[in-house]
Amino acid sequence: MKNLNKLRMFFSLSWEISPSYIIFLILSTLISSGQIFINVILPKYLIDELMGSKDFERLIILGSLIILSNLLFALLNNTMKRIMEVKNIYMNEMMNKAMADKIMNVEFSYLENPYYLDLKERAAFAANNQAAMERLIRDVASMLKNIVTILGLVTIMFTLSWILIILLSVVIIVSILAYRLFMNYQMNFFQEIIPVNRRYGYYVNLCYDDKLQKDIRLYDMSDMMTDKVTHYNLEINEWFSRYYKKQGKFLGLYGVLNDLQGALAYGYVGLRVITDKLGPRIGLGSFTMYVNAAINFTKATTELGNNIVNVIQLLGYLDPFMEFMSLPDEGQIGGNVVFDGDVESIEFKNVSFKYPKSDRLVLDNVSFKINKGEKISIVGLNGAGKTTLVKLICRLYRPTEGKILINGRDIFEYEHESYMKRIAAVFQDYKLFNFSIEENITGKELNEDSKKALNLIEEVGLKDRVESLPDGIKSLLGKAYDERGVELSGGEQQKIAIARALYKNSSLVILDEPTSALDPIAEAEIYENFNNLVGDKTAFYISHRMSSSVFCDKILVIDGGEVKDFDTHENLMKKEDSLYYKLYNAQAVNYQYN
Ligand SMILES: Nc1ncnc2c1ncn2[C@@H]1O[C@H](COP(=O)(O)OP(=O)(O)OP(=O)(O)O)[C@@H](O)[C@H]1O
Repeated sequence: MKNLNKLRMFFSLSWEISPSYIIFLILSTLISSGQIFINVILPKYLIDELMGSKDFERLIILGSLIILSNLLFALLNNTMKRIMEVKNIYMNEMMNKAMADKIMNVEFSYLENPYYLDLKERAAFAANNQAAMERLIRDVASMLKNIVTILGLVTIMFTLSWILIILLSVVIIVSILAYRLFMNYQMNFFQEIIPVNRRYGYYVNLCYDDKLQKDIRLYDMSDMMTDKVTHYNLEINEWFSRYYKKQGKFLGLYGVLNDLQGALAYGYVGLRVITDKLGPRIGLGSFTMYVNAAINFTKATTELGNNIVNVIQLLGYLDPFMEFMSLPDEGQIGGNVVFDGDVESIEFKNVSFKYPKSDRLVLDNVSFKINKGEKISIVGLNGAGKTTLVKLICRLYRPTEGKILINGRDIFEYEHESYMKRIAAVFQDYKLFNFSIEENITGKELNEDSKKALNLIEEVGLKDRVESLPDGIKSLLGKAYDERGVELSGGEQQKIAIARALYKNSSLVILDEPTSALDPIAEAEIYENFNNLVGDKTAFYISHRMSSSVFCDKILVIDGGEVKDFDTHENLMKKEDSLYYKLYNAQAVNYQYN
């Protein structure tokens, strides 16, 4: 039942993606069964006619019927095969797209949880490396075809005797059991080899990655890399050599059992032609029909058994995929309250937080409140919990305890899309894409507001640089897929990331180390301009450059996950034993001449 449920879920996903695919699948199944029947039944009449009255006209009609029906079925089968080949590729791509959509929409916390990260890897592995989806669909189609074929052939064979059906069934069952044993071995093999493959893939990708080549050269790591690749390559080869030995033995046994089925069919039906000891004697026409029926029955039954084993095995492969696809989307979490208007206030009420699968409190009973338009600097030592705090505001995680209120309401009561529209953030590990500068800033291919993007480019101090590019704001970032793409410096990229955050029509801006790559002049300009840039938006600003705090209304000092202070720069500088005072002076001292 569990497998049936999985199968149902898989096919409803397939139906959602392409109903015509399922319809064509059933049609192609019926057509290939049809051809088998024609070739089992019609030759009997032709041979009976040849052995009996030899009526020329009837012989011509029967012969033509066999040829024409085969031509027609061959045409239909080939057409269907071509259609299904194209559709299979489409389905595979769409399943991959479904997975990509899921990754982009799933509740974010899953993507930093080791269990779900592994699940994602296994799901992608099953989908891509084993072609499991395509094989599952093909096997289910083949299952349908074989069921229809077997039902028809059993009806024909029953008119001769049930003994042959029993004899064949016994050998078939042995074949299926052997097949199942081998498939189990194969499934375990491919599961066990995943970690080895993953490590091998990791090192191969390191060798390919152009971004790592500087470090590899500078630290003379190429020998170590190739040694690792060779090591895992040899390990994989050993695994596969064991696998192919087992496969050879299995294929040998399988071949013998297949021949035995043929021998039984010819032997039993042949005996019925030459003797009446097992039942009434039959003619040559019937001999052809029954042998054909028995051989096709054997083929269809063995195939059906194999299909069932394959489907069960493939459902096992696809388990991670199904599990991943059924995780809740971000859009599904949160309430229905549409976030209208601006952020008027943000309040942390006794918020504590542990990362998934961790027992350590990263934030401990954090409480503070800020109002609309305030610029807040968050400072603290490495690992204090600053980024975690702003991730919670972005709803990337739920607090373990306590609540975050915006405009007096728990942030999880807001409907997801309208909430996310109100927030813009530049994280330390922000990413730009190989799109145009404009697309990176606006996040859209069409209907972007170019004027606004250009204004922001000017405000973050990138106007001259962008104007000097051959395609201006339309220039592609990076050369990944276009030679005309431009490579920007780290600081220039950071400015684009800031422009992207400011382009968004949000009323809360979060900047986590946004100036770490900027030169001192650019940094000073951003600070001076900061209030201009951010305007009347509420802003959180995380930086280890203490001078940035001076421009903020208040400073939130975090130490070991706790709020140590929450006050203005002036007031905090009066507390000489405070962490803030120490941090500020530790840096200020380096800027004093003599
Ligand atoms: N995804 C995660 N899973 C588990 N622990 C995490 C995760 N992200 C961060 N941590 C841990 O939480 C703690 C706080 O990290 P956080 O990034 O919030 O610190 P931070 O104050 O921003 O540090 P920094 O100044 O170095 O950027 C750290 O000890 C870190 O190891």
